[in-house]
Amino acid sequence: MRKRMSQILTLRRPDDWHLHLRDGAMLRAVLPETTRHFARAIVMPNLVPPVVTAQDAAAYRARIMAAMPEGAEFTPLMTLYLTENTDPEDVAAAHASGLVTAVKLYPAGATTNSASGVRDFDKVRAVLEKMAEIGLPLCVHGEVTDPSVDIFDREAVFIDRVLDPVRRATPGLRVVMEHITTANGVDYVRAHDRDLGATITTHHLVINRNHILVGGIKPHYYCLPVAKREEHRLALRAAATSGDARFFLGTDSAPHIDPLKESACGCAGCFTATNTMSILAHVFEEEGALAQLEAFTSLNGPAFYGLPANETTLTLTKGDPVTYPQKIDTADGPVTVFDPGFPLDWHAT
Ligand SMILES: NC(=O)N[C@@H](CC(=O)O)C(=O)O
Ligand SMILES: [Zn+2]
Ligand SMILES: [Zn+2]
Repeated sequence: MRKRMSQILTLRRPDDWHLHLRDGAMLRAVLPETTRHFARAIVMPNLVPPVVTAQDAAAYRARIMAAMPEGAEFTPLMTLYLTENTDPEDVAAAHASGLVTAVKLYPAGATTNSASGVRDFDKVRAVLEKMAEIGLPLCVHGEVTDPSVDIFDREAVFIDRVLDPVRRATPGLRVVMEHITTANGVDYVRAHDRDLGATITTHHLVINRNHILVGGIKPHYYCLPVAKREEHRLALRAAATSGDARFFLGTDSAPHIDPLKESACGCAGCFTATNTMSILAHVFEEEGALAQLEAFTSLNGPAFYGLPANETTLTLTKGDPVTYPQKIDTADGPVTVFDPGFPLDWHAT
């Protein structure tokens, strides 16, 4: 048997433009899973209570730094959780001091810990205008919460009913459509050259809605926005692997302990920090697009945020099957690592 030539790929070190690190014991357990491969991450502010003010963000950042594994070189990029009471001047000061990199918009009730989010968009108008003026990006969880809208349509309806009107009303506002899950999201981004980008998760490149529901309900594949039909997964793959600078990686790695996922009312979120880079290498190879992987994970995101790409690198080597833990232990209970459903053979070091 001929020995397969090992393939090696060296990338600028990747960043994660949408990550949940949580707090306390969970933070300490999951942070090393990200710092192992990533240099920076946009850290989501949906703690309980949420990270609303500059002061909250500074305190959260300090807790993340205190939990940093030894030797890790990792920069958390902090965000503020937009509420109807957010003070535009507090946001501007947090941006000017370099403390925050983005503001996060959750429509109230759309997802995990979003109860303090926005109901009436007129109430955040002054903040959005200030953000447009100072060039501070708005990261958006793009789903309507109208109970009459089918859950599989909530992203597409959000684009028409909320996102497009808000963008038209606020010229210059820079927006990241977070974790897009539909061809509608891909098309909307492609149709707008300026001030618009989108993150795509690892898991939405791998699963469609069948993975959640066929053969028994799979709580570890349930996240929000929920995975859609296969045609949408294929549109996301095409966008991610295209090299188009408007699309970049945001894993949305969102840990919940198993008892909260494997429940009669399970939490939304897939935990992908551990094996994301191996999965992405597999997906990009399948698409014949390994040459575009660096753009997606390491170049497009920094360019959108006006930050330099990382000088350090990550090496991906194809070889024997990659082993990784099925669960990460935390003092609060185990967190199941996302199972892509196929063996991984790209090692990240
Ligand atoms: N994606 C998810 O399903 N869950 C996220 C929230 C979010 O990003 O919407 C979480 O915080 O658990
Ligand atoms: Zn979200
Ligand atoms: Zn998220």
